[in-house]
Amino acid sequence: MSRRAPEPEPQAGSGRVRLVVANWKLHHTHLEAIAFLERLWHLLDVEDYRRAEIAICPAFTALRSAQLTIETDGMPYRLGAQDVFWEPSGAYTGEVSVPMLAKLDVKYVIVGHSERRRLFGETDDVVAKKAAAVASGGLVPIVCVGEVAEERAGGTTEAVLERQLDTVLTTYPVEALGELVIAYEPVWAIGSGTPATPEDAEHVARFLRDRLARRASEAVAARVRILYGGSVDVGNAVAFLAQADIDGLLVGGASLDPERFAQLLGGRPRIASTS
Ligand SMILES: O=C[C@H](O)COP(=O)(O)O
Repeated sequence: MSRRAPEPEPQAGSGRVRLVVANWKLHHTHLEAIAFLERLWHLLDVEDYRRAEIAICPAFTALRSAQLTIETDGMPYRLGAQDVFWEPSGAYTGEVSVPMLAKLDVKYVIVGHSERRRLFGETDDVVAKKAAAVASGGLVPIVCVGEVAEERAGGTTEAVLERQLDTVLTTYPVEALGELVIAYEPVWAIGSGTPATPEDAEHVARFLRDRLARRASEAVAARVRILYGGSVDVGNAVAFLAQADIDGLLVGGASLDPERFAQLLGGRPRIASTS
């Protein structure tokens, strides 16, 4: 089915375009990815695409199939990867590089997801290297930051976020700063069914934007998109998107099923009702 979808519109107040990202993690084969995309394309209205840019981040093995499906049907979905290595090529068995992703029309790359940090030992420095490599290669990193439950209980959330963000900013190409996407994902909220409150998430998003203003510039802070992630679902998406400094969502579990994800994107009450 071929039809034309409109470009997503900037939000009235901020001028930033909302971004909703599906992070499939270790789910969906390439065949399942094709079926998902065809179903989502069937479920969403043309008007749904005005409200937000939609990015799908499948496993590496599904990127090529997703690219062809999106291209063949003229779907308005952006393609994202869940990780990347910072070197463009070389003797790095098992790794995937930014130029390889670029050839697949990948626009976004998630870096520093808490699962990469916790399960695969990624440090702030590693995350910073990946983010810089993505931006230098002309792609857009979605840099994940967030505190674990103990840090939250100990009152060190802001210090943790500051450290994670500042490390990235230290080596990030200045000319690409405005395109940067930051995802605030409190680690205790991921997959737990207990999201942050929209007010708490907004407080953190504001904190991150203020930090960007101090470390980069007001202009950069006004352009950078800040997403919330952690147990986002149909029932709470609108409340997060209604916050002034939250420009989108990073969705895990609720992005795996096309019906559920479509409802989150366009379901009632619709995202449009927040602006
Ligand atoms: O990248 C997505 C986040 O880790 C959130 O996952 P979740 O929506 O399953 O809580």
